[in-house]
Amino acid sequence: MMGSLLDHLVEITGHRDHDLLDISVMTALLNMVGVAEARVMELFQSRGELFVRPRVWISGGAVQTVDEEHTSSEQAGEPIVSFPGLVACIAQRKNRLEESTENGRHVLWIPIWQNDKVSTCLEIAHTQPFTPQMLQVMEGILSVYRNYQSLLDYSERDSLTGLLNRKTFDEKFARMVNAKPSESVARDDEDREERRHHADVKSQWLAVIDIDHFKRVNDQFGHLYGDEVLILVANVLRTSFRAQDRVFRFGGEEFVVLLRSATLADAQMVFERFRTSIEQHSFPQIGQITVSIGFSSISQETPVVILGHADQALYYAKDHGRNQVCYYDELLDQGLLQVGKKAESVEFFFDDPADG
Ligand SMILES: Nc1nc2c(ncn2[C@@H]2O[C@H](COP(=O)(O)OP(=O)(O)OP(=O)(O)O)[C@@H](O)[C@H]2O)c(=O)[nH]1
Repeated sequence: MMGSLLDHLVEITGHRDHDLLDISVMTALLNMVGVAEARVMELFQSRGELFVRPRVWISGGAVQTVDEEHTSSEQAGEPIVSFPGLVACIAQRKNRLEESTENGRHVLWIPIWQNDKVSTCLEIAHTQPFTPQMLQVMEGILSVYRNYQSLLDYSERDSLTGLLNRKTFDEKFARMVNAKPSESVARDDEDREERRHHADVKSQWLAVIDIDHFKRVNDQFGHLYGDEVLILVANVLRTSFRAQDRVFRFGGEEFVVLLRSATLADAQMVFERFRTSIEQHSFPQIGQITVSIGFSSISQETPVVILGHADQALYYAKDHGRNQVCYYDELLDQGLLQVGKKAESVEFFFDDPADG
């Protein structure tokens, strides 16, 4: 028992990735406590409402994990109100709450508190009431999990806005681009031509968002106000996109959004909606600010090329009046941009094969 516990602890603490950490915790619960069903759930806000979605779960004696590229609508999230036990547990600021369901199952809700916030919780179900010994072993496993969770969050997020940081973007984006091509992604230029004529084809999009004349905010009001604007813009970003999308602070006053599974029209609509939300937001003391957005489709090109496309579109938007959304392919079609002209302002941290 002790040897096995230590093996699991070594396994849990060996990971630098949320998914792998979740998987090893689920495996430890399965093997050490013998729970039949358990899920690691993520809490997130989307368009002002709180949702819950499973990240990793035990089913049929095996650990399963969500396939981010092919998320079903159920995996994409359910409103938190569908889980009254969890809502009660969080409202009462408890570390765990046990409820028995109508069909005789016993469900344990375990929010992972970080300071006074919860972004992850566990749902553990059993056919019998949980014994004190089970609870004790689970508590041991979960203390290690809690500590590692906060260490990981610290390394993945930007400390000012709480958004995912540049390092996390580089990792996630490279993984997304290198993933097996899904049917919605064009495979070569011919497909790409084809896709342009099918406006309803779902694809992935990358947008680079930059606050206009941000230097003036700092110069006129000071850095503290500048920081406040960054935090407020990050909050608007958080509530403007869907659960399966990802928002990053890229550095300075630049943000990046990965939009999953959307048609070109959807992508245009959501980026435009975000631009308008910022334009209409009243920033304390400062008043109005605007953002420029450049976006491109996530094709089979390398990450550095895709990012370069979005960046070229962003700089086109900046050069042509700011406060607007520009789409790389459209600028290309209209002859307003040329292929291969690299935007000079972006630093690439990826390996560019073209550079040898
Ligand atoms: N307050 C604050 N300012 C930052 C931070 N990071 C970068 N900046 C500032 O952001 C400003 C960026 O300015 P520029 O890149 O010249 O661009 P801009 O003034 O936004 O103008 P355009 O992008 O051309 O519309 C600089 O003044 C930086 O000092 C930060 O974390 N906090």
